[in-house]
This record gives sequence, structure tokens and C-alpha cells, in this order.
Amino acid sequence: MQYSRYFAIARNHRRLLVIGLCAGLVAGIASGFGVPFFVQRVFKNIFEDVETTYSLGYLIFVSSLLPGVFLVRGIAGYINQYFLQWTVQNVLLEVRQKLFEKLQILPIAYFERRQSGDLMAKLVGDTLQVQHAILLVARDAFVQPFTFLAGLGYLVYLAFEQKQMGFLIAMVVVAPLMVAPVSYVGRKLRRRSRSLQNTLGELTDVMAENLRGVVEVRSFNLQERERTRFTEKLKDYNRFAMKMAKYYHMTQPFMELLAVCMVSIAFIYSYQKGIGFSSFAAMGAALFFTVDAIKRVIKMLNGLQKTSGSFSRIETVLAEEETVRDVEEPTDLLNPVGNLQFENVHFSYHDSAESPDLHIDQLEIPHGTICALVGPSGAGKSTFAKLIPRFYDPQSGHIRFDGTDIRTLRKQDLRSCIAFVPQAPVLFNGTVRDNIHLARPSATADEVVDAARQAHAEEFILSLPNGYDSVVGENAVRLSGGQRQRLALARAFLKNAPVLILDEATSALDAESEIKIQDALKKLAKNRTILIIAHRFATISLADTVLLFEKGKIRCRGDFDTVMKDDLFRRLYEIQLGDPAQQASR
Ligand SMILES: Nc1ncnc2c1ncn2[C@@H]1O[C@H](COP(=O)(O)OP(=O)(O)OP(=O)(O)O)[C@@H](O)[C@H]1O
Repeated sequence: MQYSRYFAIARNHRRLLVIGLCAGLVAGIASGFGVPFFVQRVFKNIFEDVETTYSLGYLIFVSSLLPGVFLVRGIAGYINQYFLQWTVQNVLLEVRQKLFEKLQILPIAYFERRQSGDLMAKLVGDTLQVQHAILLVARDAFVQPFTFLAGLGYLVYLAFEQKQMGFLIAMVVVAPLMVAPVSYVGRKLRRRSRSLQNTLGELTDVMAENLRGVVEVRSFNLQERERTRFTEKLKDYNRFAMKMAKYYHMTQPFMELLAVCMVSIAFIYSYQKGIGFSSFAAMGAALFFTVDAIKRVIKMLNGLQKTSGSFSRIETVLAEEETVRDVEEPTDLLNPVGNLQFENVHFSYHDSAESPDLHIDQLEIPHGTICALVGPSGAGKSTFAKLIPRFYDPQSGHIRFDGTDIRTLRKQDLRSCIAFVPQAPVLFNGTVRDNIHLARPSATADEVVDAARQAHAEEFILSLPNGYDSVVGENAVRLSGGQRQRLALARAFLKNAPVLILDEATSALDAESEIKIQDALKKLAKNRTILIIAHRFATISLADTVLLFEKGKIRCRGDFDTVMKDDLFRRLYEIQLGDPAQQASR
């Protein structure tokens, strides 16, 4: 059941829940039983007992009975609301945390299959919907059933007191009448709720994509296309929202009509049975609270149905299988040096029929060497590199780190031994220093500066208004592509991991900076393993080993001179020789 997770968390906040529940019980009894009971007493004394002359003191006492009941009801209701909201906030805090934690451990493939906008909508929009729904539950789930039972209890009491059992029969007949339309509306709401939240996800996707592609939108004059896409999604959203509204608001007038009909029946009944004014007024009050309680419970149930789509969208993320997981008893990685071995590795993206599977029979990349991965676009170089930190797991075969199968290592241990610089590195919102420091929080300020120097980033960092303390904006928009890459390299250098993987990490650098970084890499290679995916032959020529990829396989391997004998490599090389930009970097 999709709500069981919420109940389980709420149980951890038992104390708050019990206080809220007890207060709800008092508020319910005060409303359903207390109010009609005192209405009857007050009215009887004042309007029906005309023989007795009451003192002013007594009248004040009698008249204050009702405000007294409302005072108790108000205080208890307040305590009930406050403590239940406290519980709800705690439950939501945990659900949001769990959702975010799940997103931190889900495999990269999960994010590639989904739009980030939709995930954002789940994280923000759906949890907000769930918050509204649970608050509604907290408000009504306890007080209203108590109010209903207390009201019904009073009607039974009245029926016995007046020796009239007709009330009870009337209530028994009317109750099912209320439930039937409610369950019909509930079904309709549940079905539409998921569509509504999915549309919200799509709408957020369009917005997120538009913001990401702000340059493309302007340079290709896509504003009109974007406007149309956004408006279409907005209209879809509104359509579903209105479908929900159609059913959601249907129950209230129906319930009110039913309540008024019941009061009219009560009029006739009272007149015929000669029921006095005080009893009639008390019965009216009891009926009001019972019907109002049912109305509120129905509204709450419909509210829950309305957000059931959000509940299940959150549940799908929380229940998502963690496919790249740690083994039960992982092996410890002692004194890692970064020897890499591949044995009969086969990997496929499954869902991409066009992409060739990756097959690596036997391969060793020894510690202390630089290995360059080259080949035409789409040959599988990045895929190969991403298998090492277990961004994906191969379908078969073994990848060994210092002789141990990486699947038997703790992912966290393995990844702490690898510094991976992707093609388009992301800088987090914060200072330049923070962005480098996050790679190794224990590093000293001097080490941060050293890493920046190695990445030839210091010069531009010092030219920024606040040097290392300059804030780089979201996605580092205020830095050039080359500057961003240099910061990402500095971050990787600071990590000081035994394995360094650079996936086209220097592609945006000018020739001079690239040559300087090559020198740094040569020095770094002495005590680590470096994998470089590069198209520029100036970078490739650094390598001790070159792996030439073609259609998911290593077509040729060896030092630069060996692979130069391969036609494909020579062809790629000659094309670059004709490119003046590449000549400059050579
Ligand atoms: N996440 C993914 N899901 C499905 N297919 C993918 C995914 N990533 C890459 N591919 C496919 O796998 C193949 C190999 O891609 P990969 O990125 O490893 O190539 P590459 O040699 O690094 O290319 P490039 O030099 O252009 O970066 C390509 O056909 C690509 O379309």
C-alpha cells in the first residue's frame, strides 16, 4: 500500500501523534456530544421551563456552558492541529530526505532514461502535493471520526431519552447514501491524478530544457517553437486540472443538500412526535456535527485520491532498484596503486539498438602509465572509461583494480581511488576554492593552490575579482569553457587518486595551456594510472599505450608508433594533420 511508508514513519513520532490524537478525541467529543448536550440543557432551562424564575447568577452560569464547550473544543482542536502538523512535517522531512538520498545512489543509467525536469517535479511538486494531502489527513482524519461518533452517540442518547428510535433508523438509512457517490468520485479522481502529475513533470521538463538551452533558443530563433511547446503542455495541465476540479467539487453540494433534507425530515418527525424545542435544537446541532464530520472525511478522502498520483510517482522512485550495488561483504582496498585489468568484458546499453556492444577480451593498464583511448566518434571510448568507476556494470566479464574484481569492492572505496573528469564538467555554485576543495575536503589551502597551479588555472583565478574566493555562478556561466575545464582538472589533481580518467578534459584548452597540462600529466603519471580520451594527437602522443577503438572493440593497441601502422589510426592522424588548429597544438 502506497501510504504504509508514511504510517511507518509517523509511528516513529508516537509521542506527538498520541498528544494530537488525545486532543482530537476531546475536540470530537466536545463538538459531537458536548455542543448538542449543552444546547438541550440551556434551551430547556431558558425557553421551556417558564414556571421557574432563575437568578441572574444562574442564567450567567447556564449561558456560559456553551462558550465553555466551545473553549474546550477550540483548545483541544488547536493542540490536535499543532501536534499532528508537527508529525506530518517530520514525516515529510524523512520522505524528502529518502527521495533525495535515493537519487544519490541510483545508477547513472537511471538519469539517462529520464528527464531531469520530471525528477525535479517529483522532488518538489509531488512532495508538495503529498504535503497538502497529509495535512488534510492530519486535520480531519482523527477529529472528524470522533466528532461523528460522538454526534451519533448523542442522537442515540436522545432517541432513548425521548423513547424515539426513529432517529437511529433514519441515520442507518442515510449513511450509505453518502458513501456511494463518494467512492465513485474517488475512483475518477485517482485515475486523473497520475495524469495530472505526469503532465506537470512534462511541463517542468520543457521549462528545464528551455533554461538549459538559453543560447540555442536565441541563436536558432526558437522562441516561437518553445512558446508553443510550453503553451501546449500548460493547456494539457489545465485540462487535467479542470477534469479533477469537475469531480472534486461535486461532493460538497451533494452533501449539503443531503444534510438540509435530513433537517427537513427532522422537522416533520419532531412535529409529529411532539418533540420539544430544546430537544429539536440539540438534535439539529448533533445532526450538523455528524453530517459536517462525514463531509470533511469525504473531502479528505477525495483529497487523498486527488494526490494519489503524486504518492505513486514518489513511490516509483523510492522503489527503484539500485542496479549497481555493493556486495554484502565487500573486500577492503588496501594501499591502492591503480593497476587495471579487463577480462572478457561485455557491455551493452540494452535500450540503444544502434550502439555497438563493448567487447574487451584481455587488457591490462599497469600502474604508472598513461593510456590514450582513441577512435572514431561513438566507438565506445567513454563507455569503456565509465565502466571503471562502476557508472555501469558490464553484463559479463571482470574488471580488476589491483587484482580485485571491482564488483567486490565498496563503490565508495573504488570511486575514492579514481578521479574522473567528464567531457562537460559541472562546477557547483560557490567559490573557486570550494569547487576545487570538494575533491578532498581534508586538503590544506596550499594543496588547493598547488592543484590549481598544476592545472594551469592559477593565472586566470588570480585575475578574477576575488581570486580563489570569487563565486562561480550556477553552472559557472561566468567562466569560459577552457577555464571551467582547468578548474575541473585542478579538482581532479587535488583528489590525488591512483587512477585519473580524463574524458576529453582538455578539449576546450588553447594549445599552450594543453602543452603545459601535458607536462603536469607526465609528472603525475609516475605514481598513478592515467587514462586519456582525446582526439588531439598532441595529447595522444604522451601515452605509453594507445588503445584504438572501433565499433566497441579494441582494434589495435601498442605505443604510438605501433598504432601508427594501423590504417584507421593513420587516417585519423592525417585528417588532423590537415587541420591547422591541430597542427598548432602539435
Ligand atoms: N547512455 C547511453 N545509453 C545508450 N547508448 C549510449 C549511451 N551512451 C553512449 N551510447 C552509445 O554507445 C556508443 C558508444 O558511445 P561512447 O560515448 O562510448 O563513444 P565515444 O567513443 O566516447 O564517442 P565520442 O568520441 O563521440 O565521445 C554510441 O553509439 C552511443 O550512441
